[in-house]
Amino acid sequence: MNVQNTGIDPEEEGPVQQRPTREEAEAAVRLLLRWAGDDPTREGLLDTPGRVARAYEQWFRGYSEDPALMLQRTFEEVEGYDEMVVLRDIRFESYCEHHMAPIIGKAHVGYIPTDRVVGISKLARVVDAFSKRLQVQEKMTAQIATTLYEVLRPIGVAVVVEGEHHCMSTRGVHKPGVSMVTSTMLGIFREDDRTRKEFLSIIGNPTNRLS
Ligand SMILES: Nc1nc2c(ncn2[C@@H]2O[C@H](COP(=O)(O)OP(=O)(O)OP(=O)(O)O)[C@@H](O)[C@H]2O)c(=O)[nH]1
Ligand SMILES: [Zn+2]
Repeated sequence: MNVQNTGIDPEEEGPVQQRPTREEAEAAVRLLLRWAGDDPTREGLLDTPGRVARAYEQWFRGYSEDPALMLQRTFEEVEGYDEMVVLRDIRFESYCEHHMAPIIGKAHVGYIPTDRVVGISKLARVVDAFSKRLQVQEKMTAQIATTLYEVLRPIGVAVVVEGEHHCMSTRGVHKPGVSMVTSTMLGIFREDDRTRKEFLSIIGNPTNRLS
């Protein structure tokens, strides 16, 4: 078991300064309820600002999480295993930073370890920590890959993300069923065609995978 220094600054994209109070957040929800055309003082909406504030704590909990820290514990006793490790179909729920609408989909993460492996749940935790923020999919994909690459220092990292953007399916252009596919390949996955193809064949055809 190993604990290493990440070299990544956890403050790089940390929580904003001067976070408003809970009361201020609830007042903002009441304002939006009025903007939507409803009456925040009617009985059914009285507790809604508090519920929304609590929901925000879940939807945006990634701002208080440090993905690099999640990867600190690694295991060396793997009998020299140095092949690809892939975690596929990791469901995520994120939120588009343009409209604050959900982005729902699956992430597939692969890496080739050097002398240590990480617990597989940690790969899913890293996906969650970056997805529970306001995001653009390209940035989220790159953040997951770069963090794994910089902290684990493996031979390579591959990340493919497929997401349905509710800002596209429930408003605006109204195109349900469209998935956006993004990928970041680092190290040997970027340099070597065969390695990249092996990963892509393990995760299967992305276009059929959203459900
Ligand atoms: N590249 C990228 N675009 C995104 C993502 N999420 C949402 N978008 C797009 O961001 C764009 C924002 O465009 P704007 O023209 O500023 O906003 P808008 O008037 O609401 O655009 P429409 O969605 O076309 O109605 C839209 O085209 C969205 O589809 C993402 O993760 N990556
Ligand atoms: Zn959007």
